[in-house]
Amino acid sequence: MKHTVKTIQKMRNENQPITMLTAYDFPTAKKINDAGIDMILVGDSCAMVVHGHPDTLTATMDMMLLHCGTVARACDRTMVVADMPFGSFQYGVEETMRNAARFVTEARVDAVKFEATHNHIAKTKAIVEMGIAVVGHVGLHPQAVGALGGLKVQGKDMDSARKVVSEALALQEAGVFAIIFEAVPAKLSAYVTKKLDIPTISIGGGPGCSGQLLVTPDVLGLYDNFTPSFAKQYQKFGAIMLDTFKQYKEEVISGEFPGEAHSYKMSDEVLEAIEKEFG
Ligand SMILES: Nc1nc(=O)c2c([nH]1)NC[C@@H]1CN(c3ccc(C(=O)N[C@@H](CCC(=O)O)C(=O)O)cc3)CN21
Ligand SMILES: CC(C)C(=O)C(=O)O
Ligand SMILES: [Mg+2]
Repeated sequence: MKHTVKTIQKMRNENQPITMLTAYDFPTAKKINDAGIDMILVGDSCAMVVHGHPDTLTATMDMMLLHCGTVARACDRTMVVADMPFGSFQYGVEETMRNAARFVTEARVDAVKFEATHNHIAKTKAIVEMGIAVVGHVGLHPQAVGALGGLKVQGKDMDSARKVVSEALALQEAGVFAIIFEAVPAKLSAYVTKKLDIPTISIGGGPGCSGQLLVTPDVLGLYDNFTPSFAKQYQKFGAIMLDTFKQYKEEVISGEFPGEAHSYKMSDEVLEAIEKEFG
C-alpha cells in the first residue's frame, strides 16, 4: 500500500521512526521502495551529487521534473516528495502554485517541499489550499548558501534558534504535514519536535526527530567531493565501482572478455556462404 500523509502522520503518533532517503534515478528508487523506506526526497541535491555542480543553485524545474517523474514511476509504496528548485517559489504566489502543480500533474509525485522562510508562508498556505501535500524545511537552507556564507549548522545561537522554532511553528500553522530539520543541534530539534503536532524529519537534526533522512550517495559511498559530518557512510560502492571498471578494462585488453558466454553463435554454413559471396 502506498504511504499517504495520513499513514506518515500515524507513524509519528504511534512513535514509529519514519525513514527517508533521497533518490534521483529509477533503479535506486526501486530498491529504496522495495526495502520499505517510508519516504523519498527527490532533492535538488541532485545538481551536486548527480550533475556535479558545486551547489544546488543550478537545479531547474526541467531537471527536477525529469528526476521526479523517474523516481515516482519506481515507487508503489514509498511516498515521493519533490524538492522545488531555487527560482521556482520566489516570484509570487501564482508562479509558485503553477510550479508546485507541475510536480503533481507532470511528475506524479505525492508531495512538494521548498525552503520556505517567514516570507513564504502565504505561498505555503496557497499550495496547501490547492490540495497539494507540502513538507516544510527549517535549519540549513542550502539554496541560501551565499547569504549564509557556507553550508553550516543553524540554530546554535539565540537569533538562529529563534528562527528555527518560529519558522517551524509558522509552517505547521500554514498546513505543512511534516518538516525537515537540516543541520540543527539535536537538543533544538528535540524541543521543537515535542512542541509540534506533525512529524519532524532530521538530516543532521539528531535522534529526537520523528524520522531520519540522508542523501543516498552519502549512504552508499558514491559521492566523494565531500560528506557532511552528520552523514553515515554504510557502504563504499564508489571503491567497488572503481575496481569493477579497472577489471573490465584489464579483461578487454587481455582478451578475457568477451568469451563464448557473452558472444552470439551462427552456423558455419552461413559464414562459409558469406565468405564465398564476398571473397
Ligand atoms: N552529498 C550531500 N549530502 C548532503 O547531506 C547534502 C548535499 N550533498 N547537498 C545539499 C545539502 C547541503 N548539505 C550540507 C553540506 C555540507 C555540510 C557540511 O559539510 N558541513 C560541515 C560544516 C561546514 C562549515 O562549518 O563550514 C560539517 O562538518 O558538517 C552540511 C550540510 C546537506 N545536503
Ligand atoms: C538535504 C535535503 C533536505 C535536501 O533538500 C536535498 O537533498 O536537496
Ligand atoms: Mg534541497
